[in-house]
Amino acid sequence: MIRTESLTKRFGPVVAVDSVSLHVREGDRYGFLGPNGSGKTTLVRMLLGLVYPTSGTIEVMGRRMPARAAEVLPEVGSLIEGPAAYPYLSGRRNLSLIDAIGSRDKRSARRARIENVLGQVGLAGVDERPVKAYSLGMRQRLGLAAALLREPRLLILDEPTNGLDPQGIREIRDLLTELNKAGTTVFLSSHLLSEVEQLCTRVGVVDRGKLVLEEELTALRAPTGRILVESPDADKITGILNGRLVSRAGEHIVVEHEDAAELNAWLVGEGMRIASITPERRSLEEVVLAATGPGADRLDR
Ligand SMILES: Nc1ncnc2c1ncn2[C@@H]1O[C@H](COP(=O)(O)OP(=O)(O)OP(=O)(O)O)[C@@H](O)[C@H]1O
Repeated sequence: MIRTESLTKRFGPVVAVDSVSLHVREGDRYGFLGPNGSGKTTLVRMLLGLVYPTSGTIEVMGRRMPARAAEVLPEVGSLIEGPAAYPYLSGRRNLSLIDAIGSRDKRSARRARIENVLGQVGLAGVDERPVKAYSLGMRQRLGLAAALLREPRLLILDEPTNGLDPQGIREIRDLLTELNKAGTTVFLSSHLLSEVEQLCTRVGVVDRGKLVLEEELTALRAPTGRILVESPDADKITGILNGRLVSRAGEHIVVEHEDAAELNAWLVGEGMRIASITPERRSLEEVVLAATGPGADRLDR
């Protein structure tokens, strides 16, 4: 869906995007993760033909950007920092102006489409107040509604949950998951580890303009070969583990073992009571820190 090769953007002496080769496949929910100032917005703008690369290439849906922008952009829904709107008009009116561009549909069909996207982003009941009176979160939702008007195959979103409260973040997450299940590929940038961890299937990590990691989330979070056991019989368990014990804190034990079910059966067979047992997995935070080094503590959880 998106492929860049050695994509680079310099602003004078600043290398904002540094030889990035990333690959977003059809059906992905791709999280482009990096701290503030790491080049995410610049890359998103390049994908949409709003900033010209210094060097390297971009393909969106198999076509070169920005050369084929006129064909590509009608199939892409996008939301970039500070979505633009006419401040003195209502959200509905703004959407209806955007929707009217190039549309030959009847007024009633257009009106239904606008109500539908307003509902999707949680603005169904919005009144006629002008956009200048909207909160940041409402503007963000309106921007997303505009991105959905053409039922795009690909959504490119720059920090889509910026300015939203936890409830709003969850609603947008649910909406993006739903759209993705219905076939839309989602590419979003974020500086929030937890957001990417909860929403995405694939992650690209950018640090100071460079892509330092690109992987499926399930692969990144594969079991580590250790099992976490919680038991009121922790004392007895540590006594019978024979060198397989990694660490212990109170009732919590870490055991070197590949198979939680097998370990559980054995411990129960030995008469141990097990409160919980689960394979250990690295968190995305640990993976990202390992890939980026100390600078990544600038990433927000
Ligand atoms: N038009 C510009 N002129 C000069 N420098 C720029 C320009 N746009 C971005 N930069 C610089 O490029 C670097 C990357 O910026 P960018 O906005 O792409 O990062 P970001 O990861 O999106 O950050 P944020 O999350 O804060 O938006 C920064 O050092 C920024 O100052």
